[in-house]
Amino acid sequence: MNGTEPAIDVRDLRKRYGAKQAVDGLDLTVDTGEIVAVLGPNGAGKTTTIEILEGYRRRDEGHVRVLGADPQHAGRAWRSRVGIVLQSANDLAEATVSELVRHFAQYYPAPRDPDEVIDAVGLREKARTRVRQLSGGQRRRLDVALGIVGRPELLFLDEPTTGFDPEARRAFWDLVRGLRSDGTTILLTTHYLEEAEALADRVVVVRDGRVVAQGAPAELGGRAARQAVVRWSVDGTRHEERTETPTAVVTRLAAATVGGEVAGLEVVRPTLEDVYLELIGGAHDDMVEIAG
Ligand SMILES: Nc1ncnc2c1ncn2[C@@H]1O[C@H](COP(=O)(O)OP(=O)(O)OP(=O)(O)O)[C@@H](O)[C@H]1O
Repeated sequence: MNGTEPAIDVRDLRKRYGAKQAVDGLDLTVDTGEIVAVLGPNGAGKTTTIEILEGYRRRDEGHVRVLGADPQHAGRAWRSRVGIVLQSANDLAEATVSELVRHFAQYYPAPRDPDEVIDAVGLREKARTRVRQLSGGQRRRLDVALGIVGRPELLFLDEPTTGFDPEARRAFWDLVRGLRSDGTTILLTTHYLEEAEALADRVVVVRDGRVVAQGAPAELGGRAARQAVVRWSVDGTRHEERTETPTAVVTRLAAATVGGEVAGLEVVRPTLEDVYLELIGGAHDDMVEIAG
């Protein structure tokens, strides 16, 4: 692998389950050291895509390179460079947290210190607790510990903070930022817009198995989607204007208002969530039809 090759390079990926085209011409590039968040409604094809990139699912068509190899044919050495957060180690429920993290560390050539990893995910108090006695959120933190103990170059996180309380989520974000400063490349899926905003260098929105938009969290959707809305009242009637120059609009309004105080004045910028919902608009048509 040469230094300029992206960590992940996907072109025209396709995967069908029976009649369902789950992934339908998806393109994705993730550069080394980048954190990319994949967003999309339920059933958009996010997990299918990640499983193909992890080498756990075969694709029907498309070009896929992950750390310079095709995951479908990559061997043990490749696998040791990739961190995967599995959905929960049920069959190992009798082991303690500490035993399990130590056990997984053995599989890697240059693992992180298991105790440091347990600390980093906030499970120090639970190190001697059996896995089956952990809460759902604690189990998920253990999954994260097992994903990072091998010191992966590339980490896949599929909805990593589902079930976390707000404090645990903040602590997890700090952990991910620490991994980034160690140079780890991270691809994560999430349904939490604020998580994408807090962590991602780039957000990729997937709908119906393909990418419908991508960009830095503050730039997603382009200028039009990012326009501010100025709202005000005149004699009890609300008015609004979409604009890229809200200061100029407010100045104009103030100049035209007796006393200079504009009634009911608001300047609102769309949040990432507003832009996202606009981008996936209509993705839930099926649900609406069933409900109606
Ligand atoms: N093993 C499977 N067999 C048949 N259909 C599947 C299978 N796995 C996923 N699908 C279907 O493929 C589509 C994409 O599913 P996928 O799990 O990739 O979506 P997702 O974006 O990860 O959704 P979520 O946000 O709910 O996790 C869905 O319509 C799903 O029902």
